[in-house]
Amino acid sequence: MRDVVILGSTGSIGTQALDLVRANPDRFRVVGLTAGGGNPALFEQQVAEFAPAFYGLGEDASIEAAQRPADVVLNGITGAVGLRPTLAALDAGTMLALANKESLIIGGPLVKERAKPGQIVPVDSEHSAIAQSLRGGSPAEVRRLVLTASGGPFRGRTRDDLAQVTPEQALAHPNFAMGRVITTNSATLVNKGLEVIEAHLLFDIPFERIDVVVHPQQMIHSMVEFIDGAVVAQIGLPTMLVPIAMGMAWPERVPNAEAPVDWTRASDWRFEPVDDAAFPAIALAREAGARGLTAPAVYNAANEVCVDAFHEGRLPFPGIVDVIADVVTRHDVPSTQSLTLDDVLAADAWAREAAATRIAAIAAS
Ligand SMILES: NC(=O)C1=CN([C@@H]2O[C@H](COP(=O)(O)OP(=O)(O)OC[C@H]3O[C@@H](n4cnc5c(N)ncnc54)[C@H](OP(=O)(O)O)[C@@H]3O)[C@@H](O)[C@H]2O)C=CC1
Ligand SMILES: CC(=O)[C@@H](O)[C@H](O)COP(=O)(O)O
Ligand SMILES: [Mn+2]
Repeated sequence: MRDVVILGSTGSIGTQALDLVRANPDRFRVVGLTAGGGNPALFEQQVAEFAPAFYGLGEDASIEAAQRPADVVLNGITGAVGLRPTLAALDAGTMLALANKESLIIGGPLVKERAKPGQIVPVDSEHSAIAQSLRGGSPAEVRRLVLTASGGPFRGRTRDDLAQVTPEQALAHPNFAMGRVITTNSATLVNKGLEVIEAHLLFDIPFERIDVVVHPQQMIHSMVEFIDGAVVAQIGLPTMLVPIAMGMAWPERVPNAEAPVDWTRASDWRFEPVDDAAFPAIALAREAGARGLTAPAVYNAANEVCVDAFHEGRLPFPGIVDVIADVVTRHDVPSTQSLTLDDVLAADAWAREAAATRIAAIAAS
């Protein structure tokens, strides 16, 4: 039996985690639940159903929940606000099933130095796929990581086409039902940019050995190329049930977490290169990741502000990555070898302010 704390229980990741708990009452027990307060009726219902020892709303409640005795903390919060709960779980010595990629990306070395070997289990589907593909192997055998990308709802469009797209269109992800921020990030390919940084941090592979290939069907969740030329991929239906189940049960697999692929049905799987001219977000993330320290936090914070502005009709879709580029370019990475939480929070705050100023200037022009 695993005692599980679920942060962000009302979201896409959180509700699917609770579905897995419901389906596996002998395997998982919910001991903590937190959410942001945007859906109080659902949260109340979850608390009534799972009767966790601790529950609460907001960042402080999530930090406290992450410090409680448990076997695993699943961080399913969206955005940079997930950083302190991630650090709290790591400091408590609890296994961290990490969906909240932002906390690792913005915390970078700060998060890594707080984590014991194997303490972070990636839940992001691509990174779960890579972790599964690497099991039992030696890091020296790895030549490249290959992240798959859906290409988002605007795959195949030119930069000019993108000027008129609407928030409703951006939220029509081809395969996954996810929260608003990550779905928008999939449309801009910021999600894949963040995931390149996430892969670099999780697996200690240099950026030049992390590739991205567009695979619209998302049946291959990512791959590892080994030094002998062999490629190991993790394949499955495009849902989050296996990655979440693996996150909560690692290193075990949860029987029947998801239906297997039906190989009796004819299907075509396509692969194509990323169109970096129409979607510059990945190249920009590589630059921010290579600069390191506070640069990824700036990339992420500017993006969070831009996503809100796009959905509120204050910024056209291509403006999202334009503003991120402007803010990241103007950011001075501190001249320090190490990173503190204050450095990250200061960079995050600076980037939010800089992005808001730039968005207002664009709107006024
Ligand atoms: N959904 C998916 O399939 C995937 C998601 N991820 C990652 O997982 C994370 C969650 O994504 P997703 O589930 O889609 O997002 P959602 O927007 O669906 O859910 C976010 C959750 O975070 C909660 N939350 C927001 N702010 C706070 C806060 N200050 N304190 C505590 N809880 C808060 C929300 O609560 P409420 O709404 O009740 O206020 C909600 O429960 C993101 O980092 C995303 O990138 C990664 C891979 C796949
Ligand atoms: C399910 C998951 O992990 C998401 O990050 C998803 O992969 C988004 O896919 P794209 O960003 O490739 O559209
Ligand atoms: Mn992903």
